[in-house]
Amino acid sequence: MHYEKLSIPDVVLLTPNVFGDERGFFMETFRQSEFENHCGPYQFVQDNHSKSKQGILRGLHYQHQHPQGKLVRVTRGEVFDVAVDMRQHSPTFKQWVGVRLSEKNQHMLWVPPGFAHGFYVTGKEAEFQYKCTDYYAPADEVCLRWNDLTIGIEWPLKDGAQPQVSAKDAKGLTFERAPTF
Ligand SMILES: Cc1cn([C@H]2C[C@H](O)[C@@H](COP(=O)(O)OP(=O)(O)O[C@H]3O[C@H](C)C(=O)[C@H](O)[C@H]3O)O2)c(=O)[nH]c1=O
Repeated sequence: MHYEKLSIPDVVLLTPNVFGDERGFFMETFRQSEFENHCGPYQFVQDNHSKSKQGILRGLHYQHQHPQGKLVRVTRGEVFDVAVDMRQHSPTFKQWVGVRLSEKNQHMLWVPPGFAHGFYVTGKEAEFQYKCTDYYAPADEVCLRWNDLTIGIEWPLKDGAQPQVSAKDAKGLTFERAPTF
């Protein structure tokens, strides 16, 4: 597995070693010891799996009192995945980083606790699977507006069209109103 710190150094891109043969492929997708060395002493307690159609945008979400670290990957299709630093004492506070995760590149992204997270489906569809360092706490969830002007995420929207978001995400908070860490 290759680990690469991105422009927000606590956000790490993981690239697994893929072993292909005439049957298909094999890859290790997680090793606790390696992960701790490169990303920190985190343990995962919940796995999630969602499927989304092209043009869907999920997020930006985070839990405030029970923040979740997320190790995310795409097992079918492609997404543009974004993490926003919501930690007010961080040198990269308010900054965002985005990467394309796909079935093809097999990339994974470590999004630490303290970040808002979301993704936009750039392929025909996307199956999104991820590990979380804390349990789902719906009452604790915060939704940051995907197109907040302060953060200014440059989503690769298809033909500049508006993404399809849930009713909840359409009512996301502006950055000024969103709680920070
Ligand atoms: C997140 C979650 C949801 N649910 C239930 C609640 C709803 O009945 C249904 C859909 O939930 P929601 O619309 O919040 O799902 P997403 O929009 O994919 O939310 C996720 O999207 C962004 C990208 C994230 O980073 C978070 O992991 C998460 O907030 O699943 C659960 O039962 N457990 C869970 O952990």
